[in-house]
Amino acid sequence: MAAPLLETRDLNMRFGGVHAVRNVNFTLDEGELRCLIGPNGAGKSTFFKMLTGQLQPSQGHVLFRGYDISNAHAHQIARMGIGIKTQVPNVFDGLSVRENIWLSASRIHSRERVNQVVDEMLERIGLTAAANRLVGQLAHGQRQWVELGIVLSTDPELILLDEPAAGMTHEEVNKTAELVREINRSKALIVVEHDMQFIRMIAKKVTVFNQGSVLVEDDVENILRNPLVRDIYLGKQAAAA
Ligand SMILES: Nc1ncnc2c1ncn2[C@@H]1O[C@H](COP(=O)(O)OP(=O)(O)OP(=O)(O)O)[C@@H](O)[C@H]1O
Repeated sequence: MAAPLLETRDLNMRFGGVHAVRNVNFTLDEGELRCLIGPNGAGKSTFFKMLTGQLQPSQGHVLFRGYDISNAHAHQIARMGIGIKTQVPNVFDGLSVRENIWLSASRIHSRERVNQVVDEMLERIGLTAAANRLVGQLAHGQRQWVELGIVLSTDPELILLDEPAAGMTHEEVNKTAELVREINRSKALIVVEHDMQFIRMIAKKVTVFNQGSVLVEDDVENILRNPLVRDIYLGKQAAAA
């Protein structure tokens, strides 16, 4: 059997008295798309931060392509091929869409190739017509796609998306789902999201976090039917909708 792309072994994170992530053993295969769901404070963002080197685990290990990256710095992990799109877009508002993508693409592509890569990326994220607009003037959804383009331009093998559909209109959510499915034709992704409509559009296998631990992992249809998941999470989602 092929080695997993990403693996965590007994991963733990403590913030003083708060045990935010508890003994998480998680495996992601090459090319897989996994969704992480769970109530607020379940530890999803903390888990992501340990995968990208923003936080070093209190205990346990993160392995990427078999290499132990538990204590690696964020820039080393990014260079190894893990990219993250955070909840708050990490974009330059005073630069155009093209300039934002160019800055990212030029880090790994040669001068001869970078303009072509940028044009292809603009097409891929659906922003060719908005290429010369300042990012600060774009709608919320478009800003999110710019950040996705920035992450994709560095050609990571694994892309982490933290609530990519948050605050989007129905139409923007549909387009983002389409984009995520397209990305998954060539890359592995882990997506944290509360929007269950969005999860339904993209998900195959889902991991449910609760109180820092993995509660259950299953295909999306089984997760939606799971009484425990409905009780701790989905019921509350429905009530809040
Ligand atoms: N830097 C920190 N210092 C102290 N406690 C923290 C810190 N970061 C997170 N926590 C705590 O760790 C727990 C897990 O938080 P985390 O943000 O990972 O949850 P989450 O599942 O991402 O929640 P949400 O869905 O609301 O984003 C919470 O109790 C949170 O208050």
